[in-house]
Amino acid sequence: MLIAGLSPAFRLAANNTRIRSQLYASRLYIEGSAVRKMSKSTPPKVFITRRVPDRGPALLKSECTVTQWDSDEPISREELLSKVQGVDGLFCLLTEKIDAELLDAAGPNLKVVGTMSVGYDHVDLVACAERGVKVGFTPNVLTSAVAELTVSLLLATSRRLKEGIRAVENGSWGTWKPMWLCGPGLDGSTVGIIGMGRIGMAVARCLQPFGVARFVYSDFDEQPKARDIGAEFLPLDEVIASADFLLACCALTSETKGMFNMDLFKKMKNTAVFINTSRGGVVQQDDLYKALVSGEIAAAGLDVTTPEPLPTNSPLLKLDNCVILPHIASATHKARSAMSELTAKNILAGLKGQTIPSEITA
Ligand SMILES: O=C(O)C(=O)CO
Repeated sequence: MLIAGLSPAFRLAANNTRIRSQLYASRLYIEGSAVRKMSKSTPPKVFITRRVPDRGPALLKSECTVTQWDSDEPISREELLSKVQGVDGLFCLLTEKIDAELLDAAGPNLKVVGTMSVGYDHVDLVACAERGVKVGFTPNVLTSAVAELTVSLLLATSRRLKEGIRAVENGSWGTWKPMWLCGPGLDGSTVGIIGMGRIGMAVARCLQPFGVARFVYSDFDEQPKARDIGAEFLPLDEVIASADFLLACCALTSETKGMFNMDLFKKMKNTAVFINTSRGGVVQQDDLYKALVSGEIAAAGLDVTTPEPLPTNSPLLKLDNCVILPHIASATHKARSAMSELTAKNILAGLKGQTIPSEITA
């Protein structure tokens, strides 16, 4: 448990008439209060659902009373429902479901939820809007980290690193063999991207120097920025059929849920490699398994699965042509620290009734 009180900076700010009126407007300042009363007013309460990089909690502690789930493991739902009671702000992760039940357990003081993630499929935005609760998320600050990991996974999968490392470790390496552990290279290839948002674009830019011949993509609309790299906006089926590497970079929504199914895998080239760094829910995992075993596609690399963690008896883990990582795409020190800080800034702005730096609405 970590508790922090009202900061000296916050008290100093209350001496300034302009700031005082902002505080007043934002309900951080008790009605009719003067500077004298300010120090007696209760700072907003924020609950943080996990141990996170220090920048976010430190910022929050300078202005709020912070309570934190002091563990690297997730808080149980039951405990969460109890801890959120009466909070003004909630700092959560993608592992917590923010739904009507939780919002009601928090109660009417709750003004803002900040999720330390770019994905927000775990947050019921409509339920938040209905209760006047603002929602902040963390786009941009993790884009390069996720793009980097997507490229790593693509290379690890296509160049068969899992099999290679195993062979070295278990003694089956033998000698140099001309046909052993060959895989497709990026040079001259067609890369298909499903979801050409911030991350899709960043991945394409990272892949450019590898000599990719063609970038093709599918999205709701043409993305003007994609023209900078000459990426072609095509119907989904054309992207799927032409890609040597097919990358899922889309958000999980009702439209994308389970879209990577057998029907889609059958339309891919038998030599194609499928990579998913978005959400496990966009893939029908049983279909992916069958597609990998039957040779509908050549290989798959996943940073996200359903469920997470993937049970160790999952048949996917037995396959040589499937590389699975434990949802680490944004796991650079820089990205995680920036995510923590941005989450805190979103929460502070929401508490003060200011514009939330990265707000997501229904
Ligand atoms: O931010 C997200 O949505 C992730 O999946 C982890 O960084």
